[in-house]
Amino acid sequence: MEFMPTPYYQLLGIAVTLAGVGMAAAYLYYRKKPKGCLNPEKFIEFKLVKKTQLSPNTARFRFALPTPTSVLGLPVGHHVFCRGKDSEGQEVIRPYTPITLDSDVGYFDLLVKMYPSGRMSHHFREMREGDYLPVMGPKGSFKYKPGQVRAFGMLAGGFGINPMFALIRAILENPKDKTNLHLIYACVSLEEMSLKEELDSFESKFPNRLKVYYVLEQPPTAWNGGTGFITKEMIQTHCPAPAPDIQILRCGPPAMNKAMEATLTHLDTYQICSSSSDLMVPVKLQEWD
Ligand SMILES: Cc1cc2nc3c(=O)[nH]c(=O)nc-3n(C[C@H](O)[C@H](O)[C@H](O)COP(=O)(O)OP(=O)(O)OC[C@H]3O[C@@H](n4cnc5c(N)ncnc54)[C@H](O)[C@@H]3O)c2cc1C
Repeated sequence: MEFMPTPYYQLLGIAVTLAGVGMAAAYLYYRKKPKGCLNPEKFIEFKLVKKTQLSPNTARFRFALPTPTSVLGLPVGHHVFCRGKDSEGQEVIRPYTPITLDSDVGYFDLLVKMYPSGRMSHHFREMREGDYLPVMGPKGSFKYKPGQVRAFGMLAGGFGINPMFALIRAILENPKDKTNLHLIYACVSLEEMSLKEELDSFESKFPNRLKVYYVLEQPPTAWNGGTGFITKEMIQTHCPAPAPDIQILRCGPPAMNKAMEATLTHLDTYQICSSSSDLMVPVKLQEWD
């Protein structure tokens, strides 16, 4: 059989086809996985487009991303560093956890509690729509894969609800994710309890997947939730029973985190994986006492 050399135009045709297939694959890949807008080494400025006061010391800040189809690119449960100036004009940097997900395109939201003498609180209090906030991230080491556990028990205090809320949304809005969620959410007062409406609405939409137990230090007269701080009994009643495929997450202000660690250590039924810089800490449940 005689060898027939491939004509030049045939080779060119093959090369053009292969290049086209490659470009189409790259386009589909990047369209499927849009690039985030954050840089873990560098502050990037985002414009404040809406500030909604939710209570005298809490506000929701919406920042625009560069284009209406941009995504922030923050893994669920991670946080960012925000830079501002305190009342003396000194630079201050603090971590915050967006409550939006990458399914929210074109913007991201921070829910911020502003303390009367807080340094970064001063910056947020003074921010007006149209101002820019320097943000750096993603930061954090919390890892979540759908189906990683059968159920999460979640202990949230104050602003600690923010990463929990993002995780709850990520799970319930993913039809392929069947994880069950048991949240105990503690605050000083009802007025300070952010995201309650959103959580109530998720609970009625997913009654078999999400259970929320609210705890208030200063409850109103008619109150059917818990009172005081989160206790061992509340955890035992409202969190899933210990099993290898159950994980407890805790997240809150330093005082609550310390108290939870003491309670859980005292119970001697938990393995605590602590990390000082991370807000969301997985606590592995072994068995009830
Ligand atoms: C990983 C991580 C994520 C966070 N995400 C959020 C978030 O999404 N939203 C949010 O609002 N905060 C969040 N925080 C807390 C936030 O980073 C700041 O600590 C908080 O905003 C106070 O900063 P500040 O500079 O205003 O107060 P500072 O100047 O540091 O403190 C001044 C005073 O404010 C009061 N104060 C400060 N922090 C607390 C507190 N936690 N509890 C009680 N009193 C306090 C105290 O009186 C304190 O003496 C997060 C913290 C971490 C570690």
